Amino acid sequence: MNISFYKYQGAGNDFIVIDHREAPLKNIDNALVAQLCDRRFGIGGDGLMFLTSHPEYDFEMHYYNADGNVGTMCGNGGRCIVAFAKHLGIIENETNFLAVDGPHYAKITEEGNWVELQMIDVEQIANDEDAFVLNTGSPHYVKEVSGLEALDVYKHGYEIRNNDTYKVNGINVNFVEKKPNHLFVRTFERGVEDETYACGTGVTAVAMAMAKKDNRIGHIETPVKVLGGNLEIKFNYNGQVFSDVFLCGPAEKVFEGKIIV
Ligand SMILES: N[C@H](CCC[C@H](N)C(=O)O)C(=O)O
Repeated sequence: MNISFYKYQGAGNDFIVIDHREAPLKNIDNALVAQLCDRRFGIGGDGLMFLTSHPEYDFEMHYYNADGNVGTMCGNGGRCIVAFAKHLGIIENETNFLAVDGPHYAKITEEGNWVELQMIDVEQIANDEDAFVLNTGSPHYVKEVSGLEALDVYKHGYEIRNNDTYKVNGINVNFVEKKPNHLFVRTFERGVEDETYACGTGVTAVAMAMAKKDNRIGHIETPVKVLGGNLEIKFNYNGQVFSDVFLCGPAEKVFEGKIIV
């Protein structure tokens, strides 16, 4: 059986995307997802998403990490599946869709290449020594460092993700360095178990943690550079709650093909 797949990337976070409205894949098991995401034995991707229909929303997003496990929210994946829904003709430039962490509003600008995705409100930020821990749809650890270009993100990210506190449930580990006009962020992703080129829920968590650390209040826009490009995070912060949170960045179809199963 031939099943159409698409590859999308958002700031270098790359995903296999499948239109599953007619459920072409009968048995979705973790081993198959992991094999499709494998960069040598499969298509390759940081994750895989199925788009299905939903009675109350434009569509539903189902996200799997590259290791084959069902993931929590993926921000860049969310931006990519919005571009995919437009490609399929399900939506035009605005949408309300459902993901694992609830409903999301998104809008597409600049000829379809830039997607602004609303993320969940966040209220709680915990501390782990000098790092911050928060959930922006996925769990994140945020640590400010210097010399981030040269940091061994795999080594340090792996150690934190697998320490006694986080080993069982896992966590995504973000390192951030403040630059004059932006934040530079590198992320070790749970479920990929490696550094990725971008992590949308991660940069959202970083922007919030830095706003809290610097006691900033009001409407805050944070440009972020990641290994795969540029993202921007916008939110309102009243000192307690981060609301009207938007993750903004590119989302691009790069490839399409057939899976033979
Ligand atoms: N790359 C994703 C995060 C995927 C979440 C996953 N790594 C997990 O925690 O299950 C993003 O853009 O937000």
